[in-house]
Amino acid sequence: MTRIYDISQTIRPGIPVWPGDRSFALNRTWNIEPGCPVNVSELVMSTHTGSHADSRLHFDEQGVDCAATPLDAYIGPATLIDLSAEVPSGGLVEPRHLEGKLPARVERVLIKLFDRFPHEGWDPKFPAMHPDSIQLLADRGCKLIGLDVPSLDPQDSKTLDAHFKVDATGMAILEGLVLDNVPTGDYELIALPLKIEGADGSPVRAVLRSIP
Ligand SMILES: N[C@@H](CC(=O)c1ccccc1NC=O)C(=O)O
Ligand SMILES: [Zn+2]
Ligand SMILES: [Zn+2]
Repeated sequence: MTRIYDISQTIRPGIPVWPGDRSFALNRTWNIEPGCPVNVSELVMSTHTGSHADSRLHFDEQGVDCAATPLDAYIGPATLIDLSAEVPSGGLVEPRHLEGKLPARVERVLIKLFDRFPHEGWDPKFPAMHPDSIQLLADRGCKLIGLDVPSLDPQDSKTLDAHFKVDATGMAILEGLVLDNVPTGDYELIALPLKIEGADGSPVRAVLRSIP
């Protein structure tokens, strides 16, 4: 039997967001009451809330938005590896961390970096990716990288070296995935960004389906 692992954060009031970014709110526009048969709400949120995809527009003014982002990278075989014991807080994933854990060819890689996902707070020292590791993934045929941490680059990065390396190699990006409670190994990933014109990122409902 196939099993579905939900690897999405629950989007909710108080969900941790990038320091200074808009906090999440769900506001009722209409309530069920005499004369009104429905509840309807508006969403207020950053495009980088929770488990999300970055479009190229996030770090390249000429890059495509979410509506124009090709979807093939976001559906298909994915390998989950766990580097949470290898890469320290504030550290970078280096090629030596990946070499022993990766198959020779890999289409999509999900990397667990948090020991336990910080659902209730923001960890400013989250580990991130060395750009050479992005190149190594690209050399092995990788078209999507997914992380549990909120960004490929460290929080204080002004140069976004890993993001730009991803751009140069044509990879897709998922961030803020919840990779606790999923065994390492091979799955089918499904995590589609919403078709929002002008959006530099989009929340996704990310799932891993076990391979029968
Ligand atoms: N690079 C991060 C997000 C990011 O950098 C960010 C997100 C929201 C508000 C400000 C941000 N960066 C500011 O320098 C990401 O890829 O999601
Ligand atoms: Zn992002
Ligand atoms: Zn990013």
